[in-house]
Amino acid sequence: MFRKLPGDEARNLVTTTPDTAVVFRPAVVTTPAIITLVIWLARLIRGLVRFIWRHPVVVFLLAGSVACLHLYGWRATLALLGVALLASLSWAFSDRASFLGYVGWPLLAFGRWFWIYRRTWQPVMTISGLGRHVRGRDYSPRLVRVDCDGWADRLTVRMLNGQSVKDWTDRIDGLAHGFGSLSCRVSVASAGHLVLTFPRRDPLAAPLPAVPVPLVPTVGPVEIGSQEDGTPLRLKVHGTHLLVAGATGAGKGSFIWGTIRGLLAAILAGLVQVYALDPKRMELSYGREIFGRRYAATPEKCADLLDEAVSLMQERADRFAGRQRSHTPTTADPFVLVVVDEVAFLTAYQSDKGLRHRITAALATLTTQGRAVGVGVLAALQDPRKEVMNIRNLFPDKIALRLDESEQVDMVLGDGARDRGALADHISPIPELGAGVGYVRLETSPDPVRVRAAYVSDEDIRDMVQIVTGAGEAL
Ligand SMILES: Nc1ncnc2c1ncn2[C@@H]1O[C@H](COP(=O)(O)OP(=O)(O)OP(=O)(O)O)[C@@H](O)[C@H]1O
Repeated sequence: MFRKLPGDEARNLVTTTPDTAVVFRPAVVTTPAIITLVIWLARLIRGLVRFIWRHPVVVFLLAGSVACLHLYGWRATLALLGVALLASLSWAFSDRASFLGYVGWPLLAFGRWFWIYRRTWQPVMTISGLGRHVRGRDYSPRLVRVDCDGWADRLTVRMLNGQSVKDWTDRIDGLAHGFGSLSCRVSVASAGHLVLTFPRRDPLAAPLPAVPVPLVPTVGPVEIGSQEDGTPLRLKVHGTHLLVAGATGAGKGSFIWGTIRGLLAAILAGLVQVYALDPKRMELSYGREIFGRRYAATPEKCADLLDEAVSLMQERADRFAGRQRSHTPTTADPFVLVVVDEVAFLTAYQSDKGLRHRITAALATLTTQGRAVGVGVLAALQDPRKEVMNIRNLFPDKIALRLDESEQVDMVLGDGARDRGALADHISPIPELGAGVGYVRLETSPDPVRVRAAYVSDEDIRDMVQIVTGAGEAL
């Protein structure tokens, strides 16, 4: 035993049991039973109120059935439940959306909370390392609520004090598999609260047919496909620049042609002009009649066309200076969309140094100064490395289609995008399953959204050419 008395010199003392831990007897303050009972009661009431607030449909059904059983007996209760079931069925058939919103999804959310999340919450938190064991006590993040819709479960979670979003984004794989889902997205709901999204099915698993050509000219967000939650994918092109990156066969063409298709009525109305740069001569050449003289394939012609767009942009900027700060498309000043298929052919892979510098400078000028005066760039790219595309950060909105390596995801969408669930490197290389599927990260939102562009087939492009040439002849 190691004992040191006041005044003793520690170095002259000898201990025979040096490993003995010093154990203190904790001070025990006896709490009166009434206080313990009051605390328990308060917790019980708080839990009940919370349960009623979160699961009103279930509480209503249970309380109603119990009351009916007590007042009128089991026969009347069964009859009432039968009537309620019939009424629900007729509601579901006559107005499916409101039935699902008020009854269907809340019931499903209760079922999934009860059977899956409530039961597996603690083990998943502990094993994934999100729970903590401090001084003999277990601390676990709190599952605040579960919401369901047609394709996913959304869990609102209260993080432990001191946890960061990164603690969660680093564990999305464990969370997804722990709760029986294929993927998990993490987004911030408020200070200390996160929303975890677990898809139950994939609404983007099958190819989508091309969106019909709009009848009304529109330069606003153009519908080109579908988002993961089933809502239309509307891409903003006017007032931004877009970079679409994806490996070969990822479906970049669908995004390019889908956008042109969505703008076709505006092109015919003279509100939009498309400058098409097609150095691969494979993609845009198929519908080159749509672009008229604003089509270029050789690097020299591409550079000339880009310089033309830059001159137009600068002329507009001079005219707008001091008069207007944003652009409204008119026939006199249409929105100019510069579409570049495989931009690396014109920048990184261009052997003529002078031409390469000229093209890169023109693209940088357009992407830095174009959006306020109605000039936008939509560029497609296979390899997103900085050496290949050193101006990729000048594009405010980015789309990552199927990529070969996980590191490329953040190169395209920005830091932390893959951690937040943009698994572009997991998209299937089988065209039916994965072509046109990608993650969109907009300037306005850090959360990547999974989308699929509708497939614009060669026949659809031929139809578009016919519409344009037919309109030209009719004039
Ligand atoms: N949205 C889509 N839905 C379903 N299938 C698609 C879609 N887009 C493309 N595909 C299929 O994938 C194939 C490759 O598409 P696409 O040529 O657009 O890819 P890409 O990314 O432009 O490739 P590359 O860089 O080699 O030109 C198409 O021939 C088509 O069969």
